Amino acid sequence: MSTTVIERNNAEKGNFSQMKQHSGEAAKISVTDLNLFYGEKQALYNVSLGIQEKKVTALIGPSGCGKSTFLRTLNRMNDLIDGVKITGDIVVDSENIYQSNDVIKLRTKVGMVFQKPNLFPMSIYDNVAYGPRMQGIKNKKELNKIVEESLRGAAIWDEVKDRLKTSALGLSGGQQQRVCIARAIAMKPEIILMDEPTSALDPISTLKVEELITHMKKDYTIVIVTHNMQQAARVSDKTAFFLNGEIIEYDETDHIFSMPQDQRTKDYVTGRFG
Ligand SMILES: Nc1ncnc2c1ncn2[C@@H]1O[C@H](COP(=O)(O)OP(=O)(O)OP(=O)(O)O)[C@@H](O)[C@H]1O
Repeated sequence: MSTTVIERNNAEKGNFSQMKQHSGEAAKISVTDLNLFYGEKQALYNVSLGIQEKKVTALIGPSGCGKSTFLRTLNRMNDLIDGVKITGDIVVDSENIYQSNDVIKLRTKVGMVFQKPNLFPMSIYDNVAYGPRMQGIKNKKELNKIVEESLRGAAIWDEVKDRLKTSALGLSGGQQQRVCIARAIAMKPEIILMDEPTSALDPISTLKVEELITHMKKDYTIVIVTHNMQQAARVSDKTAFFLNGEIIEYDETDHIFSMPQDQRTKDYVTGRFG
């Protein structure tokens, strides 16, 4: 298995940092020289990394460093914001996503779970069936199967199977977040983006969602933004450390936490700033 080491000259800060990419393993998503501007303001600088299939990749870094912005580039959610300009390439399974016009297809393949549960004011069943129905699936049996499989996949079936027709908004925050994950799964995505999915949850619900993420990686490629270092260490295989819109270091999670190569990574993961 070959390992490519990309060295980047960080001229602005007058230093040199190394970013490892394990190119021998399958990259589901390849990002090359990605820059993103909100109007005049640049939020991402020459971001390059390969995200591996059926692994969990954590994005960490202090507030405002560009983690969510980067995450949203992976399913073109930033397209919805006025004045955004993006340069560089993002290739998902050999397709350059910014050269394709089929954003709906992309968002079916690359699902998303947000910071706060954002269920619709409708029943649990209808929330999960919403996407498949929009895709044209009308057959009741088929929908029942998708709803059950998705709720099982999100480890919430047993808790809701007797109340599928009741309002999803009557569930606890932690249950709602798992129904959001079920709603994402119902679209049969290959990649799931999670933007601080447990930040609004209590410790027990957080643990459940973390267990779920660990379980889900056998079927999905997961990219998660988190402010919680323990969470990144617990759930992820690879970790990218962002600072001021750049990737400072990207490596196996164990390495990032136990032997970071860059002093700034070390300072961040040991809690010296952030
Ligand atoms: N819609 C927007 N318009 C203009 N600037 C934005 C917009 N969204 C984010 N930014 C700016 O881009 C930079 C990166 O923001 P982003 O939300 O990606 O950071 P983050 O690392 O996810 O932060 P946090 O951890 O606080 O969520 C920040 O300076 C932010 O103010």
